[in-house]
Amino acid sequence: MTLSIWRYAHLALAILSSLFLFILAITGAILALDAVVEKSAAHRAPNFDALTLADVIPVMRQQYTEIVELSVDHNGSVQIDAFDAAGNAVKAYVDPNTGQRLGDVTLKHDFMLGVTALHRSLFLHETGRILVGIASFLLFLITTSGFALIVKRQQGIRHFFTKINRDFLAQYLHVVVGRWSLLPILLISLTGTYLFLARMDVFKKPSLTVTYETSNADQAQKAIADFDIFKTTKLAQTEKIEFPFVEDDPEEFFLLSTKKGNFTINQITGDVVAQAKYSSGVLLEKLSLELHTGRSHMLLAIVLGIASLNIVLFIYSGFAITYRRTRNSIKNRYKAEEASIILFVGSENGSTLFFANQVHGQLLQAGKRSMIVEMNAYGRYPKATHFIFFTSTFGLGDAPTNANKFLTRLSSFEQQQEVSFSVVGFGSRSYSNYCGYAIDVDSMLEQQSWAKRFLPLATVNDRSAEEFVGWATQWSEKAAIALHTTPAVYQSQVTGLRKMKVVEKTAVTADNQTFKIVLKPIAKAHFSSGDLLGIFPTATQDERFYSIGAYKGMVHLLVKLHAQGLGSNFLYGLALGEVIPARILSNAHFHFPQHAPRVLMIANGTGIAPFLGMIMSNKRAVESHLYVGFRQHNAMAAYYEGFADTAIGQGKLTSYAVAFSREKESQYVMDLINRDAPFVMDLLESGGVIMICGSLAMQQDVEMLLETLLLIHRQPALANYKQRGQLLADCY
Ligand SMILES: Cc1cc2nc3c(=O)[nH]c(=O)nc-3n(C[C@H](O)[C@H](O)[C@H](O)COP(=O)(O)O)c2cc1C
Repeated sequence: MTLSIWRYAHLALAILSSLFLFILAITGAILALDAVVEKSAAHRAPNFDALTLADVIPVMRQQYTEIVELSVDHNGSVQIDAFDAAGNAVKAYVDPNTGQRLGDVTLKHDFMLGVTALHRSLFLHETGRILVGIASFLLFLITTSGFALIVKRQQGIRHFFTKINRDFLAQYLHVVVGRWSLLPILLISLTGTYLFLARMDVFKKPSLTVTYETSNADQAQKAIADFDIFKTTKLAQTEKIEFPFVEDDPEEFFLLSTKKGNFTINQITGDVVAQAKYSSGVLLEKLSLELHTGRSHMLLAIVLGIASLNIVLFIYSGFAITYRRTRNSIKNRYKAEEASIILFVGSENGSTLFFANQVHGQLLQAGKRSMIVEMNAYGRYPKATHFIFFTSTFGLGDAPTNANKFLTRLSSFEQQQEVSFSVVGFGSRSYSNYCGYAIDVDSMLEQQSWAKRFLPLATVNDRSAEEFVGWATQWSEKAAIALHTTPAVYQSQVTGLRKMKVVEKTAVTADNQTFKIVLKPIAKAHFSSGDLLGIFPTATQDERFYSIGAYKGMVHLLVKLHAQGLGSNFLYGLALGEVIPARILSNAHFHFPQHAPRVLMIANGTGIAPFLGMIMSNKRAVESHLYVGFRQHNAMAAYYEGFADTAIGQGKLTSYAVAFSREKESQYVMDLINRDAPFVMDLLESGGVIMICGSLAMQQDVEMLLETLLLIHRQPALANYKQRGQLLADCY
């Protein structure tokens, strides 16, 4: 709970101020760079720190007949405004030891003046100053909440600088850079806020002026080098000294401004006539300016410049983290009272939710009543047969934020019917409590009377899609519900997106709900029959996969139109010539075998799609047989018969057998295999490969039948052939 308060505060403040902070950070970095450049080009005398005004002013008086003003900037350069012996006006940097001119005073470039104005007031005058001030204060709050979040993440302030386990790059950078930039950014934000308040006159600056009694009696001119105030004032402490307009006139004074205050000095006696000491508020303002700009120390300017750039990095990485957390949203079609498979998710940064969403999409595509629920929303599910828990682990084996109430809720909500459960833990082996929370959840579930273990606890290290596929395969086989076992399906980085153009599409009819769609990749692409095509029916992450039949560089898909089907309706709704983004996922385990002497392809329904491509590409004329099962002898079935005849004529297919389950003589592919049992057994015996594509139920029936036939024919068990790669399946 506390974590989420800090997190939401951190995020809300960042959203509020990011645009301003971005401008301030970029301009701040440019100004810091300018400060560094200025410093390196400064005319600072080597003995600058040792010199006093008593050393410098007499030298200047010798060099220049009339001096208006001498000033010292924050870089230690001494600047004079005077007239020389020839009566020429001189405005230049001078050597404080000799009075020699060192260089002209250059005005700031317009660009830098613009950057400064943008940084101070966003070109919006008073309103801009207020906005900048508020943004500075928000930056202070963001830094503070960020500090709290790091402490929380590192399990205490003692571990603030200990190793950070890398979750993903944006988050890693956010935390690592955050730790090192914390102090400089705190400095920038505090001094920025103070400068704003000071300029708004929030702190009154009472002038502490003291006047001293001085004698008006005629006095002899004291040597300037002997003025006490000049002897005790270092050049480094001086900001400016205005010279008397008329020499020898006791009513004309030296006006000295130092870092501590202003002094009015009698030019005859050297007495301080009046002194205005800066109030602590003004001193603090000056200090804030020094610290905020880093103009007094090059190293500070460099640190502040880097910190400013880091703010830009924070804005980027912060939003990348937020995008990652929020891009996977939960969308449900069924309510808790209707759903039969409930996917519970415990996820801090959204990656676990991504896995759950991928499974959810496939279950819905398979017509299952699937529902995704955050673990903290656990309740009662009267129609549920399966619970699947996907949860990550945080802290020291703790629950992610959206699952931290789950264990309490589990004991409050008892299910009224038996429900099978399976837990998949997401974690990282770099933590000692690897998947600690998933282990807790798994053992607590086991103690529930209504809960029946479906699979042992599965764990996934560092979001490994390969490891996840291990669980998906087991669950899918046991539940007889198809889940993809291609790792790329579970890789959250959607890479390899390409444009595809619709070049052909057939229509569905009353007795045929299957349509064919052919897509042409706009740019050249390499793929084979059996690979998968991932399409994105909605603007969000929802991805749907179809088996590809590859022919002449085109993607051939056979799709059954489902009334509620997200993917099938999307594809059916496409017009000829329309271009869509899609990606091809290699599914190497289901490619046409390179070295098999004979191949038997078994399909039902749309499972025929990859085989059509394989047959058309069978240029080597490998002995190939195609057994298919359809419901009715409709136009589509007639089309395949025509296709098979042509392929047989071309030598690309050896034989074709078809079974119709809903015609007068009801038959399934299993009947075809049974009928040709000696041939099928011989095919396996002679090193041939059987490929199965279509429904998972058909795959299970075929495998059961093959097992029986192998037994009868006294051949090794099916597992042996599977191991040798002689039985390949891609069913759904
Ligand atoms: C601060 C922090 C603490 C973590 N603690 C653990 C832990 O104790 N055990 C573990 O197995 N994984 C731990 N992890 C790793 C996450 O559980 C893992 O990266 C997971 O995939 C994140 O899933 P999510 O994006 O759905 O939250 C931790 C990660 C972070 C960032």
